[in-house]
Amino acid sequence: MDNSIVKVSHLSHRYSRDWAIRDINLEISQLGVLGLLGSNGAGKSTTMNILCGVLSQTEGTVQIDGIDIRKHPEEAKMRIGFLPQNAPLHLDLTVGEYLTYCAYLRNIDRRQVKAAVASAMDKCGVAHFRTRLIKNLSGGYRQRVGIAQSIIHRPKLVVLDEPTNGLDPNQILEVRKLIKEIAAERAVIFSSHILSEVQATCDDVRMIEGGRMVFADTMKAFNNYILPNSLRVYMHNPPSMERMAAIPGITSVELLNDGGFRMHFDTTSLVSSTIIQLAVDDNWQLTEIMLEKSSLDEIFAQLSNKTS
Ligand SMILES: Nc1ncnc2c1ncn2[C@@H]1O[C@H](COP(=O)(O)OP(=O)(O)OP(=O)(O)O)[C@@H](O)[C@H]1O
Repeated sequence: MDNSIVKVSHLSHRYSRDWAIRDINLEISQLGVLGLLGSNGAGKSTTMNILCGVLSQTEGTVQIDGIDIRKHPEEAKMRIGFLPQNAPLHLDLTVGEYLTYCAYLRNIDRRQVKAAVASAMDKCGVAHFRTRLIKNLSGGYRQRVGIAQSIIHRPKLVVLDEPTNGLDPNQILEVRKLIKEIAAERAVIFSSHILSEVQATCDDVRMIEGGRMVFADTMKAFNNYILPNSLRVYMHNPPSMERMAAIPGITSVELLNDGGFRMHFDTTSLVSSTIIQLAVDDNWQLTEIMLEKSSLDEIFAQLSNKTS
């Protein structure tokens, strides 16, 4: 039996002539946080809007808990909570009033509204602000209220669009913690264009670039994939480029504008200790050696090339 919480198959969408997303496949059948990573314009919002039933796809299918969102939108949407990038808050309502309003919008039985509001407020740590106007809350607490509205109807899937954007470092840590707590009971999809945000929060990662899925695996596999594979090396008495290129594990060497060298290595070898040892033995007068981290743009480029 298919027990997927979300199943997206061959999803493609075009707004006009060009495809915004093409052949996106995604399946979630367990709790936890899945990160949707991609640069601006990659296709994250298009994918999430289709997933939440806000946009109707050109091709492909989306099933939420086995229900086709196009054929049975109301039933499918009952199982989804959504926090868009700009949280749909009513600033002149109190936290309690706003969440009560959301509970009614979500068609929660009148007799259960009070309990549903209390439970969402407790879960998101905003119960003590029940009577405070939303406009008088800090950014972090507003975001908590936004998350509370997304879980008020106890959905199986929660979709959060860049939920930590614009928060200060402490608020980011608190919201990340809350997201992980929420994900203990339901599947969460979390989109971001910030790699470290996804690394800190997600169990699995899907990367979209140019409308195509370029990576789909666990966060651990992703972190292994993006291990550095180049070193920057500075020496007062460098050997020839040929000598450097002949170091076991080094695949190529470039001369940098600042007089240093970039040495590419195959990721399996422990080449830095070899370089240090050779520098001592042959008096290269090593002054600096550092691993270069790939930027997100470079990772996107690497992954895109790999899949094209
Ligand atoms: N309403 C629209 N009409 C036409 N083109 C659109 C529309 N919305 C998005 N696009 C295009 O579709 C592509 C994917 O955009 P989308 O908003 O899904 O990307 P994104 O990854 O969410 O980016 P961002 O982080 O900037 O929101 C882009 O080329 C964008 O210009």
